[in-house]
Amino acid sequence: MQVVVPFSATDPKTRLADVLAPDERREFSLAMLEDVLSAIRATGREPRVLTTSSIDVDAPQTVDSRPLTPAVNDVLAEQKDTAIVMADLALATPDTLERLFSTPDDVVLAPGRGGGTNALVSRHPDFRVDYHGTSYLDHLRIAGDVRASVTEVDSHRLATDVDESSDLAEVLIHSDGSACQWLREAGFSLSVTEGRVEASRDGKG
Ligand SMILES: Nc1nc2c(ncn2[C@@H]2O[C@H](COP(=O)(O)OP(=O)(O)OP(=O)(O)O)[C@@H](O)[C@H]2O)c(=O)[nH]1
Ligand SMILES: C[C@H](OP(=O)(O)O)C(=O)O
Repeated sequence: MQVVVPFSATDPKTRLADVLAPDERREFSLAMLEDVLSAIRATGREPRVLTTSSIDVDAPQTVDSRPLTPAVNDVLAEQKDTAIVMADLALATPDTLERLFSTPDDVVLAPGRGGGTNALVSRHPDFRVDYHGTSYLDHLRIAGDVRASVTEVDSHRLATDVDESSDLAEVLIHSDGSACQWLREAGFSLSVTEGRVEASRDGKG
């Protein structure tokens, strides 16, 4: 099975712009990518990064500047036994990824909170992706259209993609990898405001 990690290199994580400057978003995205690549490697597989432009990373990379969906669909068309794991899964562990990779079905989906598809395995030659919006529901429909059998992997860690500032607390709580270290060095820590846990910067709630 090939394992491919899509990565947006140019202006990543725009939904974190309220708390991170453009350079910081790039650095933090690369730290999350490192965590995801390490977790995949620890399952015994060698990941390949599918990036919008060339990046400094210790892994094979393919540059494809097209939007996510056509870039991933070309990968699926090349080889039917493929896993796609998003680069913003800072909580991913080897165990959770192994559960995804070793679930035997034509299509295995790890949904994200909010309806996205954070990771998937396709072993069906005709399955294709349609990312953004409620892509999880779209992927169930597409699998049905090509008569592929589907299993969902129910995992808090794989469901937690880091998109918005409220997701940063999850990284500080559940990870000790590069992304967590990057946040701590940038001055983020956990705080509790009116009973709600948040990641706040330099002690500012
Ligand atoms: N190769 C490739 N990867 C992408 C592209 N857009 C997003 N990604 C990656 O796909 C995953 C999910 O990305 P999103 O959270 O939807 O988008 P994002 O650009 O990281 O963040 P936002 O700007 O906040 O939407 C992450 O691993 C991104 O790095 C793209 O156009 N091409
Ligand atoms: C790629 C996209 O990610 P989201 O925009 O949901 O974070 C999706 O999962 O369809």
